[in-house]
Amino acid sequence: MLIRKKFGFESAHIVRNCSSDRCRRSIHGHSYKVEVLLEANAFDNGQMVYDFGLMKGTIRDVIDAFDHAVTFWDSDHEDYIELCKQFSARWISLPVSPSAEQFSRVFFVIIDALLKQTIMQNGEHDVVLHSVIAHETETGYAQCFRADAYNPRMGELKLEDIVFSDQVRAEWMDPDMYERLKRGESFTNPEVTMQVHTREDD
Ligand SMILES: Nc1nc2c(c(=O)[nH]1)N=C([C@H](O)[C@H](O)COP(=O)(O)OP(=O)(O)OP(=O)(O)O)CN2
Repeated sequence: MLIRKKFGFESAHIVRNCSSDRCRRSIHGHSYKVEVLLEANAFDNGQMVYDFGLMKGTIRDVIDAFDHAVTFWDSDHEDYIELCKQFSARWISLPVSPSAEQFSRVFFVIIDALLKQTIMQNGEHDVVLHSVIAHETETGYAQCFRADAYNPRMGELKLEDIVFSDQVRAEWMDPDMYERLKRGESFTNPEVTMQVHTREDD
C-alpha cells in the first residue's frame, strides 16, 4: 500500500541551459509542492503504513530547508554563487541544476537515507520510499523513482555534495541533523508525536 504526504515551500533559482529563456538566465521563484510517497506491505500498531505525524520531523525539516531560500547549482558562475551567498542567508548548493527533476531526486536521496537510518517505534514494517513528486508550478511536476535517484546518467547525488547554509541548519529542530545523517547515525522516532498544524494539514 502507498501513502502520500504533501509539503510546500517557496524558493528561488535559475535553471541553466534549459530551453525556456525566462528560466535559464533570470532568477525566479516557485511555490513548490512536494509529495512524499511511502510504501509498506504491512501496517504498524495503528494500522497505518507510517503515521503522517512522523513525517513532520526530519522529512519536513529537509523539505522546509528550501523555503525562502535560493537554490543554486555548484557549477554555476562563481560570481553568481558568491552573490547568492552574500545576499541570502538561506541558500542551498546542489551538485545538480535545480530543475523540478533534480529537486525530486535530491529529496529522494535525502529522505531515503533518513528512513533507512530511522529506528521505528510503533511496529512499522519495511517502510520504504516509493517516489517523490516535485511540483514546480500548478501544471508541471517531476516524479522520481528509486532507479532515477541513483541513476548516474542523471548526475551523481551524494549527500556530502548537498550543502545547506548556516541559517538553514540553525532553523532545524536539530541543527546537527544533516551532519548526523552524513555520518550514518540513527534517528529514533518519538513514541508519540504532538500535533503541530501546518498549511498543508488544513
Ligand atoms: N521539464 C522541466 N521543464 C521546465 C522546468 C523544469 O524544472 N523541468 N522548469 C522551467 C522553469 O523553471 C519555469 O519557470 C517553469 O516552466 P513552465 O511550466 O513553462 O512555467 P509557467 O509559469 O509558464 O507555467 P504555465 O502553467 O504553463 O503557465 C521550465 N521548464
